[in-house]
Amino acid sequence: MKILLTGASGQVGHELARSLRPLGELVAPGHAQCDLADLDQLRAVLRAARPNLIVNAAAYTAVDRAEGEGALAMRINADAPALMAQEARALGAALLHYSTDYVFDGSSAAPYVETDTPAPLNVYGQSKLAGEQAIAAAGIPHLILRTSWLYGMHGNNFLLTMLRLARERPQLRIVADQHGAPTWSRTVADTSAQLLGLALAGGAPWWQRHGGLYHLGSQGQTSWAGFAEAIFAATGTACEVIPISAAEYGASAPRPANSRLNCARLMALCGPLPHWRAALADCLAGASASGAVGPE
Ligand SMILES: NC(=O)C1=CN([C@@H]2O[C@H](COP(=O)(O)OP(=O)(O)OC[C@H]3O[C@@H](n4cnc5c(N)ncnc54)[C@H](OP(=O)(O)O)[C@@H]3O)[C@@H](O)[C@H]2O)C=CC1
Ligand SMILES: Cc1cn([C@H]2C[C@H](O)[C@@H](COP(=O)(O)OP(=O)(O)O[C@H]3O[C@@H](C)C(=O)[C@@H](O)[C@H]3O)O2)c(=O)[nH]c1=O
Ligand SMILES: [Mg+2]
Repeated sequence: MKILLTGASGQVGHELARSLRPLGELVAPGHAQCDLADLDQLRAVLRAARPNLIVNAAAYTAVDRAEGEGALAMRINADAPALMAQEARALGAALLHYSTDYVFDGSSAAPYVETDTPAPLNVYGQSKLAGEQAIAAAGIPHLILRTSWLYGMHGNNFLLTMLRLARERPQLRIVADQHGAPTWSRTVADTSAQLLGLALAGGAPWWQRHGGLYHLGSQGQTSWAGFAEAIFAATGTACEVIPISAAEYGASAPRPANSRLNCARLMALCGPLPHWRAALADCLAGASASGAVGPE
């Protein structure tokens, strides 16, 4: 089993580089060796490596910047995954890909299920939806895992942003009218490895029966302001959270008010996913044991 992993320097990819290792031989070309914006280079890398499984954790994830870089976001988030699917078909390989809560417009009152109709509000969400659709149309064994509000001690994310800003300011104005489940990147990577373990044991019949689209996020829900408060409480950080509306914050990309994902389909296969507060505590406990965070 040869696995090709993209995006190994990102939040999820960093965790996958560890969690996928027991499953086979892992090759993880970086951005410079395998640029998803360069489709000729991507094709050449895939043809040279001849993996049995492609795990695509690379993406264009700068949500606000994407509003002004639509063509680049589409190439990386849609055209590159489409090419991966095409090459996977030629190689007889499977493809594991990630997508986002931002494919939805957030107007539903309930957590979203996989069969709900996507209607992205922003360019990033549009590009991610186009990537999903290209993979689903390719007729290859695949998994598309939609997750939300990722954080961890590695990479660019809301947890690290809050800890940094709290060192600079006594108060932070944080959006309180967008709701979702903060998800630890390690939860995504470990659950991905668990699913792939089942797939490798089950072979083609497993992919036919269980392949496709899954929602994968923490259980429970909060707002960004609630998440910030939990981060400060858990780390003993003295910073006041002032709840504001998304309209007051005025980000360039609109974001869904409801980002909640119903993960029942995945939990039926893999067992319960952690509550977001429990996962946050686990993440911070590991960081504090390593001296990365803690009260000053
Ligand atoms: N972050 C989040 O909150 C959420 C993310 N997702 C999805 O989860 C997946 C993983 O996201 P996450 O780990 O947060 O992403 P990160 O932004 O942390 O990392 C992105 C990775 O992609 C690489 N990358 C970016 N552009 C290119 C390129 N042109 N060619 C090759 N590699 C590239 C980066 O490498 P380098 O840094 O070297 O450029 C990095 O390794 C993505 O599909 C994302 O859409 C879904 C929901 C929430
Ligand atoms: C830094 C900051 C952000 N915010 C708000 C803006 C926004 O509504 C919300 C989150 O902002 P961020 O830019 O950290 O997060 P954002 O880039 O929107 O995060 C998204 O990333 C992509 C990749 C996804 O797929 C999504 O699931 C989601 O995690 O918090 C504040 O209210 N105050 C602040 O000081
Ligand atoms: Mg962001």
